[in-house]
Amino acid sequence: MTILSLQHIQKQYDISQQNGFLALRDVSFNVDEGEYVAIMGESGAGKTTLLNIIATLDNATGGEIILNNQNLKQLSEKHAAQFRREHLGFVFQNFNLLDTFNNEENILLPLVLDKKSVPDMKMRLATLAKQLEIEGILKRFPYEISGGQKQRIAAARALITQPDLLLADEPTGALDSHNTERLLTIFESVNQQGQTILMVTHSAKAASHAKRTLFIKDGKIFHEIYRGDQSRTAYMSKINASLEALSNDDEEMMQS
Ligand SMILES: Nc1ncnc2c1ncn2[C@@H]1O[C@H](COP(=O)(O)OP(=O)(O)OP(=O)(O)O)[C@@H](O)[C@H]1O
Repeated sequence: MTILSLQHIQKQYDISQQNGFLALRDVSFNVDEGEYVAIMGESGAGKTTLLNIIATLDNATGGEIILNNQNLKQLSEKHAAQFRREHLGFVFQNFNLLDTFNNEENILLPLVLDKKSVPDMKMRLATLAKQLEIEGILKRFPYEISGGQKQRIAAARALITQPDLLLADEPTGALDSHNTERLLTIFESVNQQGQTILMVTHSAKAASHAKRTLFIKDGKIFHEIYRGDQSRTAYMSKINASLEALSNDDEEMMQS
């Protein structure tokens, strides 16, 4: 079943000005329930713009986007906030944890906002804390833990609402290689349990954990590849070859 559908999405910044900038020209793709999709492209290609539009944090200036049967254009600002809380989870490069709350409170915050029952919250937290190996740091504050631990707390916060779609923007960008591998393993296992994931990344290693990679260039989808039953190493080589072709404008290679 399709969970996210983008049809001819366009984003023009500074639309009222003569020198308005077209960050997204014509982006169309679907994401099915249970998929794990990576989005790659050079700096300035439009990846974050695209993610912000899917996240209902920004509006497209053209095209249609349907998430979980909801046309995002028809959401008022107030309903967009509720829709985000109910349907989306976010993981960012810089964690975005609140230093005034301890780690457990950071994770539970979305459930508190949704007025969920305390036993329900504790049960979900216990399961996630075990899976993400954060049980020992729940009572500490974000400023008392490492970057890798912060990102696992942020992942728990994103997953605790059981979102229809997990959106991640460069989630491994601030992590060392050990913690990158740990987070990617967590993403892969929650995906195997059914979590749909859309992740923007510059890292071929991170993308090689996903099942499909979309390459964006000049505000358009240029190419896409599927992992299929390839090994991660073989798939990563394909991703790197695609990135090289992308930067060399090699359309022939892209079609092969
Ligand atoms: N608020 C804005 N106003 C005007 N132009 C913007 C705005 N935000 C982004 N842009 C431009 O839109 C284009 C796409 O930006 P975006 O941040 O989506 O790229 P990106 O692919 O995520 O880049 P990076 O990998 O460096 O994060 C860039 O040329 C950028 O300068």
